[in-house]
Amino acid sequence: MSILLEEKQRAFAELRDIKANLAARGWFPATSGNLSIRVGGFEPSAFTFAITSSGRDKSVQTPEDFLLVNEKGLPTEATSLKPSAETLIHSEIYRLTGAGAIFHVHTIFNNLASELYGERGSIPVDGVELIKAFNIWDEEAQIEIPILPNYAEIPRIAELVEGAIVPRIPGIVLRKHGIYAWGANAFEAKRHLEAFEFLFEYVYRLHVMNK
Ligand SMILES: CSC[C@@H](O)[C@@H](O)C(=O)COP(=O)(O)O
Ligand SMILES: [Zn+2]
Repeated sequence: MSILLEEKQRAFAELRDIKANLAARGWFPATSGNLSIRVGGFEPSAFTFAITSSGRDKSVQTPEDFLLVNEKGLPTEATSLKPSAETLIHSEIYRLTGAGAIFHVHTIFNNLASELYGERGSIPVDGVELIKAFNIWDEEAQIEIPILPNYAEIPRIAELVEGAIVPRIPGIVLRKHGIYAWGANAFEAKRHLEAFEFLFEYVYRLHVMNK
């Protein structure tokens, strides 16, 4: 078996598991969300990743759930499947960060937090222990999670990603849309995603509590 085929099968299997796990939490309402894992080698100008197909019910598992695309977001193999409508955002994050996995979900709390701090352009989080999930170990660390506008045209969003990425924060929020969280591999991207979602709920509830 070729190395790429082996890697593809491993990536699809990992995506299947993470998809089932996040679906069980209700993190893919109404077919929203998309997931990707990089396969094979990586150069900022040439890479391949496995990504969810567009518009599918991500709470069910089918043989049509994933496909391989290149750094331009184009399928690398003959297929009738359409890559996620948001593939270009994944490409841009891979190009800029060298990440190994990117997970995108829409939740009530990431939408609320993004709207609460939409005008500020970032969501501040102050001294919460779970910031350590991002490998930030300072006592009472303060972080700002970047927010981008939710333009209808994905290329318009993709071109803003470079200016929005904060090196120590492995995520970007689209306003009233959802979070993209990434990591060196699927394990790390999931840990980051869970930490972000915990922090969004904390930020929102703290705001309500202090009102
Ligand atoms: C059905 S609403 C969600 C979509 O507009 C989009 O934001 C999304 O996350 C899923 O798109 P997809 O093309 O299935 O990857
Ligand atoms: Zn989305």
